[in-house]
Amino acid sequence: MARTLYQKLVDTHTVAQLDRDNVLLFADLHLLNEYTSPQAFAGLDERGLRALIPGQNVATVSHIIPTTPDPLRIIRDTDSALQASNLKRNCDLHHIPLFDTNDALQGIEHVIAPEHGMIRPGMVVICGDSHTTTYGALGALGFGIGTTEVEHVLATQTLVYRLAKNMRIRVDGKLPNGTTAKDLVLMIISRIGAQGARGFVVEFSGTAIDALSVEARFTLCNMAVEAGARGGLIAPDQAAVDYVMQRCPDIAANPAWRVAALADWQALRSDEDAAFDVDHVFAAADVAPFVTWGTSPDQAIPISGHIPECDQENDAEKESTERALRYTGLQVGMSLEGLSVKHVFIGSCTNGRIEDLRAVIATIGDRKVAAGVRAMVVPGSGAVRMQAEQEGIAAKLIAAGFEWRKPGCSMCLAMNDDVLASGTRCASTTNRNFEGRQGRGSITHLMSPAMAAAAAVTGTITDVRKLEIR
Ligand SMILES: CC(C)[C@H](C(=O)O)[C@@H](O)C(=O)O
Ligand code: SF4
Repeated sequence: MARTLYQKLVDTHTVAQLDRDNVLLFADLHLLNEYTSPQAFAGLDERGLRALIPGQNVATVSHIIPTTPDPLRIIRDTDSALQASNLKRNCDLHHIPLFDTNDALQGIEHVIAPEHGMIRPGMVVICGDSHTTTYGALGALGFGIGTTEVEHVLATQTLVYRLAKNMRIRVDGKLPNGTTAKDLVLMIISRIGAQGARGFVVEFSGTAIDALSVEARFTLCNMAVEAGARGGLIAPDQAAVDYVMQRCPDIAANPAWRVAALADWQALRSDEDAAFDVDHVFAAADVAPFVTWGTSPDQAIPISGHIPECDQENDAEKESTERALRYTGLQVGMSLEGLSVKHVFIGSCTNGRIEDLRAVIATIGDRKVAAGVRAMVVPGSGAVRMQAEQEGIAAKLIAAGFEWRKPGCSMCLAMNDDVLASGTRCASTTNRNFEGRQGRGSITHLMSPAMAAAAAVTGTITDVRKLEIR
């Protein structure tokens, strides 16, 4: 029977079919962070269990780590410090490799795992974090789980997994100048809704997807979860294979392994006549720089657009729109262009990679951060940070007035000291604009790195296409 890429990934990892809707799924890799693992380890301790296959687990400190220049990266908040020291203790006890606070390569899990060659096409990757969907960019099935499930995966390297339905999102054509994968995904989410892919694993395909760099594909699959998807996949092509081979020298250098890997990876695509439960088609030409106006990632409009009237007949939608607008201090009919921002945040597992930082530099040219604006760049990992320093990106950012920080989640969700003051409006390259996400009362506008860079140098939300190149 013809199968989708998703079905193939599930089939190769099914240990047992539990019932019609559930399988026991094997995890090739389980990623852990300090935030969703403590109770899971405590649960194992209570039962006298140890991680079953420690080498197929990797941990990092990401959410609570300070990003200030302090080389020791000392965590002052006692609860957070305890989370980090617990993770260290637990990883030592269970022999799980850890990117600890003082590790030069530490970073956000979804940035470090691919860059170290840990993610390869055909894998199942699980993590107690919703943005694990990122790995679909390499043809790996990644998804987030809760802390009780983390315990189960540690103990058995498997998970009771409810099967998802198949959705295909096809995007053909060429993304217009000044637009990126971030704009594309914001457009898709604004069209299908924050719950539009709920219960589905989405496969992205089409000529516009083929043309995306691997890092741009990470951005796209990372945000699939913001449409409610349980996974986002892209069939691995030559670009994905090259990306992985460059990071897996042991496979690349061993002829037998390389041939076997390439044969496996080539089969990782949906069969011609595979059936999808839902199909969506979008034109790349319709993408413009997108910016969110509300408190849900689907409340996004093109920069040239206006905040839309909601469906007046739908009480729930009316109430949530009114609430969102009250929170963001905006009104129906308003344009976002020219709206002043006091803060700019560039980073996160969505847009904290080297290509994102290159886009920032290309946008700002010789401009400086506008007076009265605080702009912060937080690379997604130590490796990204080092590369940006080698390429001269860091020096340019600092000269332009940006704060150049150490890696971590930082102001994506403000679990460390990088917290916005109430009422502060922020242009942000992150993935969630929920109420209070970047600090109580803070207002988040999601956008691409180039758009955030344009906001930093102008002090207002600006159409990057109108910014003269210099
Ligand atoms: C803290 C963690 C559980 C959470 C997630 O699952 O996504 C966080 O990373 C986020 O982005 O909101
Ligand atoms: S960067 Fe943001 S979205 Fe990504 S894992 Fe950290 S908190 Fe979650």
